[in-house]
Amino acid sequence: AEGTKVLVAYFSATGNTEKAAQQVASIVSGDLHKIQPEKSYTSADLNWRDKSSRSSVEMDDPTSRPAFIDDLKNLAEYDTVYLGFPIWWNQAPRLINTFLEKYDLSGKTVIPFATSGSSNISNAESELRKAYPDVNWQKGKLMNGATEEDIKNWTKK
Ligand SMILES: Cc1cc2nc3c(=O)[nH]c(=O)nc-3n(C[C@H](O)[C@H](O)[C@H](O)COP(=O)(O)O)c2cc1C
Repeated sequence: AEGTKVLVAYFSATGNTEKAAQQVASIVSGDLHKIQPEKSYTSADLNWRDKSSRSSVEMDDPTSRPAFIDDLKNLAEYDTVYLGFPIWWNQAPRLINTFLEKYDLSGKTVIPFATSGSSNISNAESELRKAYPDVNWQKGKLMNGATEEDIKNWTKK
């Protein structure tokens, strides 16, 4: 039926957000969807110390929209979407913008979650709210070290 299922969509370059997404999906009985770039990120691409690395160049350009594999099916069936990503330069990776501009999540409940080295999710969250105001954004969560108990408490609200 229309809008009865929960989707857990995530991007993860090095596996941390993927683990968190798997935990969330199992707790909320959601369908997991991996957001995959057309060209996966190599460790050289992810080197934030290198100003000319792919991730640096993308994050330095707010209009960058790296291509992704457009294979999400049946979006209409989902009313609630958990959206996971790593924090890059205190923001969501540009690939998340590509995703949000390809799939219309207007009116759906979207709950962001992230993993990071230490940054919190608030800047990434507020940037997404500003850029996509028609989405029904709910408070997000940084999942660094989150236990099953933490996630259960968070997803209840
Ligand atoms: C290009 C790049 C930029 C990053 N920027 C930040 C940052 O601003 N703050 C932070 O705490 N961690 C930062 N990190 C660390 C990642 O957020 C962290 O390792 C995350 O858990 C990676 O998730 P993943 O394994 O799902 O890709 C950055 C990592 C990369 C590769």
